[in-house]
Amino acid sequence: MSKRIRLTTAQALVKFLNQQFISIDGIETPFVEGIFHIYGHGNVLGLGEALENNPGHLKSYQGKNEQGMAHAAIAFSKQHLRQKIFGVSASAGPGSANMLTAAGTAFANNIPVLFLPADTFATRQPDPVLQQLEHEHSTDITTNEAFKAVSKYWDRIDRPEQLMSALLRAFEVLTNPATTGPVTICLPQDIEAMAYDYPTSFFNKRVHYVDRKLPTQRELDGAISSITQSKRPVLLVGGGAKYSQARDELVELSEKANIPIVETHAGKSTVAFTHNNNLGGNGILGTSAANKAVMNADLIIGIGTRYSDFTTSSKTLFDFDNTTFFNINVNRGQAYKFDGFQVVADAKATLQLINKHIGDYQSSYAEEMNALRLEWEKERNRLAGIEFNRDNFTPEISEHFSQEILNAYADALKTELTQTAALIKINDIVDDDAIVVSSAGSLPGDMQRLWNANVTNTFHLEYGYSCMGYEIAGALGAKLANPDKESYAVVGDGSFLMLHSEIVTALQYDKKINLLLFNNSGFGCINNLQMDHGNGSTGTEFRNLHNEIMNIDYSKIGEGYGLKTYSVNNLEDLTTAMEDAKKQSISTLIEIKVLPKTMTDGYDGSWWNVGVAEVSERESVQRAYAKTQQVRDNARQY
Ligand SMILES: Cc1ncc(C[n+]2csc(CCOP(=O)(O)OP(=O)(O)O)c2C)c(N)n1
Ligand SMILES: O=C1C[C@@H](O)[C@H](O)[C@@H](O)C1=O
Ligand SMILES: [Mg+2]
Repeated sequence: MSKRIRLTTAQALVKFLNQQFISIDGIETPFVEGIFHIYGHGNVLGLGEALENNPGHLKSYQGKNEQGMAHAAIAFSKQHLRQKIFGVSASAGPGSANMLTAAGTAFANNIPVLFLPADTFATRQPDPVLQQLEHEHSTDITTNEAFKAVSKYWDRIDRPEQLMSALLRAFEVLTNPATTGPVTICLPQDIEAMAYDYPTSFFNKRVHYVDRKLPTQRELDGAISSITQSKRPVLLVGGGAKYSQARDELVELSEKANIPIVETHAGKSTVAFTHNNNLGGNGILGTSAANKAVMNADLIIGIGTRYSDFTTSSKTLFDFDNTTFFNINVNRGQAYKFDGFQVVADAKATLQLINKHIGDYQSSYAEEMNALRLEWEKERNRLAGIEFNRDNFTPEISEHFSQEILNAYADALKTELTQTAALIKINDIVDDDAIVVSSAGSLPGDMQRLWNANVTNTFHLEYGYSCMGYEIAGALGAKLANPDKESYAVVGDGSFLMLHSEIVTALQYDKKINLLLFNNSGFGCINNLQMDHGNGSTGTEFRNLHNEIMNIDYSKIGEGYGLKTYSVNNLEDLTTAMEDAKKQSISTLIEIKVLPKTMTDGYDGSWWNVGVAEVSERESVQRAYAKTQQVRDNARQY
């Protein structure tokens, strides 16, 4: 009989987590950094006991909101390029349900996180327990069934010995770049605390090897011939390229064959913007330069991209009749997109081989890339210099608010600052190696267009789920991953209101984060979307019952938490605050009061397919519907 050790299920889980390692390019590191937790009766006596008494190398952090702490875990893993994770533990019922949104966020972004929701009694003896749902048709369903929809692997441990097969599957999924994402292991509170004689071999050190999958000869030949037959190829860099750390190979190919680079939200900052061939973010929120290149391409080399609607402008950005696709992706399903030539392999390894075999192929771009970049630079400078005036101001998002309404905002918020000018100024001031985190609202659009990321892996956008409330927790996760760098949350007032409680966690554990809070008193981007499609402005501005624009003092809120705070309404004060914030050792909040409608607008190619009302009493909505329908008719259908 093999040697055994008697442990509770939770103790066995903690012991196992300590023994998981990942090996990439010959470098072996522990895979699990620690556990974020909010204890309740469902986990404090099981997992809580195990972590208190024998945590091993696992670090424990007390979260403040389950969604927030799980967002921090996502950001930590994303910033670590998926090579290190956190587990997140919540109590049964509402605590676990609070993590569902974050599991969706991890899923949409393919980020590994180990979700450990507590569950109701497996023995069902004290049925129904507090926070248990009593279904009429089944006693087998708990809140945690909902995680099935947002997990790459889901399991429930109804007996202690099930833990073994569950964890082996879980860690295969978590460490496999083709399938990685959130994994959920539900832990009924009685089973967490129940003991079992586990074979000691289960706790041996396990190394998960992430070998770089090479393309086959057929794939490589096809890739080379796709490129050499094209005249105007474009390298479309997605998150997969960043996670594969393919920067050097992308630069080499781009330089030697003279191929422009464009980036998705997840791919941005794989190659720094300082590189002359980098034309920036593309798609709905793209730069004029990137979109022009893509629209005129005859080959898109999609590297680690899911081709989301924001990347493809809802399948309208490419000249589908004249453009072919060749996709490098570790995930076969992703490589199939747009009937592309499929290379199911690691991005870095594939690009290395392409570079070796491409010969002296040259695209036909000549000076064009430089011209596109210069044109964009000029446009960006224009956006940096936009100044409000009270007489005849035309904001970037024009024809929505009258001068009178804009003046009312200027009065209520006591500001004349425009969002584009503020964001570009911030870009000028932050350290090149600082990490900027954003996810929802109008800011991801401005970031995708305007933010020049000068150092690899400093641009951290969660734009798979675009989950409001990710930003601040995300800045904490990024700080935990890169403790020596400044970490900034670029967050709208709406997102701030939705979720900011991990501020307290950052203060508690002395992890400095900086919040750049853009206060435009409303759900600005949704207001734009609504008004762009012929509607009024109902429900998206922050106005009270008397229709007065609300002016919330966010810097006071930050002060209450113990942050060093600033409130600014002009570029000079913004500069002073940013410089001062850098000198602080505690976390900071800069409230930046900006006027609505002063974010960037779209450039050619940035159309978004959204559900416009087919019938309406409003003529403006009817017109918007007709216009939408026209573009829809020309969009690629699959
Ligand atoms: C959790 C969540 N709820 C709702 C949405 C839909 N949504 C996207 S942006 C937005 C408003 C964002 O407002 P704010 O953060 O102030 O940014 P702004 O657009 O004003 O810059 C809403 C409601 C979302 N993305 N995430
Ligand atoms: O509905 C949305 C509109 C986008 O502009 C925004 O960035 C995103 O957060 C969203 O959910
Ligand atoms: Mg807002």
